Amino acid sequence: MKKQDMNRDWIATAETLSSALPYLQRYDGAIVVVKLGGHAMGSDEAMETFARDIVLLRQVGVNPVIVHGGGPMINAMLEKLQIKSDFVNGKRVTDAATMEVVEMVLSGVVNKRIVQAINRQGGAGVGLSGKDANLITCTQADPDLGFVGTPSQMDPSVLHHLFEQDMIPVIAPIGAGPNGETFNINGDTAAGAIASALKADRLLLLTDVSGVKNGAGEVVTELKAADVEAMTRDGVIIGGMIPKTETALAAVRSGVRACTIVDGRVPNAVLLELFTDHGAGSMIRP
Ligand SMILES: Nc1ncnc2c1ncn2[C@@H]1O[C@H](COP(=O)(O)OP(=O)(O)O)[C@@H](O)[C@H]1O
Ligand SMILES: CC(=O)N[C@@H](CCC(=O)OP(=O)(O)O)C(=O)O
Repeated sequence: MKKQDMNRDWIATAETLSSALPYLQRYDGAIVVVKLGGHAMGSDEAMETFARDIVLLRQVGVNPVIVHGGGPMINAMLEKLQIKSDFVNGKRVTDAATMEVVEMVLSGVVNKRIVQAINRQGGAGVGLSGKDANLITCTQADPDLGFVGTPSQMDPSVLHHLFEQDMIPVIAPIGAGPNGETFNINGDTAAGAIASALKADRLLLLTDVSGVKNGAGEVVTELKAADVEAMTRDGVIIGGMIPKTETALAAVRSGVRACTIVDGRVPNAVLLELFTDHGAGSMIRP
């Protein structure tokens, strides 16, 4: 490389670093909850980039918490086992047989894939579900949905212990019921409950669209409660976007400083959202 090119590269790097500095100071010690949706979990390469970003966050003093989904992976396993599955307003109707598959896929395959990716990047990922150390206790959300849970009691102390040890929690959205039941929690709902219990600084919901779209298909970069309510009423926010916007609103109302719905397919989506002025996706405000 020519000396002139090297200088240019060096100047670009220095500019990038100095523009990131105020953000690094702002996020030092911050708790950032990142929900990685099943649709946003791409190739091994995309998972590697995601894991590298998360490990970098930890290295610069942020406490990242990963909460994951895995809807498409559950669908694939249910199909293999020839178990039919339906969704109502973005939530899976979950009978006892479905619940077993959900727990196997989420706490097993999906959780460990993320943990392993983080560890391969030099982090210390620890896989949990809401059952571990009583992190999430649930009640039944709606009898028509079967074993779908609504978080009713949270004990995030295990997460604080992991932060102290420089570890990165990776959480499957499964909860325990008061009578020994196992509940399936929508990934967005679980992420919101964890962010609220931790009084997180940021909640990022990573998905497979560039943000919340209006009736004309354009991404709305900032939404208030009234916008979400109107867009849901008008059938513009449907399916899997319903639990996301519900979660985002509940989180900011309960003290999480900001919540953004972000396109997880974009390389370095987490870093772009946290460390640039323009951010990415749709920010939800109370
Ligand atoms: N108004 C909207 N704007 C953007 N996406 C929407 C909207 N309404 C519904 N969706 C759907 O929500 C999906 C994201 O939810 P979901 O499939 O549950 O993703 P994830 O697996 O990331 O949780 C998008 O792929 C899109 O099809
Ligand atoms: C109750 C409910 O719907 N649970 C979800 C849990 C996984 C999830 O939320 O996955 P995504 O984030 O990839 O959509 C399900 O069974 O699919």
